[in-house]
Amino acid sequence: MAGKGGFEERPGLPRGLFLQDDFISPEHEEQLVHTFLNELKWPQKTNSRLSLHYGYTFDYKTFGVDPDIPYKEFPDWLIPLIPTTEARPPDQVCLQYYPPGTGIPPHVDAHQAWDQLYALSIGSPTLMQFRNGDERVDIDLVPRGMMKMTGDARLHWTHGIKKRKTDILADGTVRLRENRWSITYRWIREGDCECGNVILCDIAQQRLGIEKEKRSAVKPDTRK
Ligand SMILES: O=C(O)CCC(=O)C(=O)O
Ligand SMILES: [Fe+2]
Repeated sequence: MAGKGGFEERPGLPRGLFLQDDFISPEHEEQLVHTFLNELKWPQKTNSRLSLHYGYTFDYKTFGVDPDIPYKEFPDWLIPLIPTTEARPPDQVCLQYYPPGTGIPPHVDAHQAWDQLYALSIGSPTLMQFRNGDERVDIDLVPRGMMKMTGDARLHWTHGIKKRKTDILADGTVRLRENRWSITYRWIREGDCECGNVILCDIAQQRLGIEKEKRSAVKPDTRK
């Protein structure tokens, strides 16, 4: 059943990154794709990543909760997909559609606003790159897999998906990207982040008096 543990921290991956294959069944995935294609009202933009928000709305200016948009109850299709492995349901859920060739720039989700993160992949597999200084780790995000980012993977590594139409796998295979959707789950952080990472942590940077615009070469979050 969805959400009942089963997370693995695999060797060679950033510490604190957990993956669970088959969080949902292929039949469930097919139903979801049908819902996404036929029942949801998406923003009208072509060839770019599209987002729909549930619970609190993500604010692309502050990268925290948008204070002007009222809380939206989770729709029926989303309820069975809510992870049950945390003490409470997530506060913010974002469904994103990635047409082939699109991605998401390397970023860390704002430390001040959010605690741990989960992301469920649906549709086409894609490579997500984690970076920490000069280190690069490519993770294959397989359909129906749930990823959980905590600790180092969440705070000290950026993650991003390159804008490209194909991925080259470790064995040299060239894999075509097709439609992909992801559901990102965020929990509001209680208290301040104490990780002290002056390159990636918005709290550490604020404490040093670094202005938002000048905070780092790798922007903590560059998703506008
Ligand atoms: O598409 C994904 O799997 C993750 C997206 C992501 O990093 C985010 O929404 O912050
Ligand atoms: Fe992210």
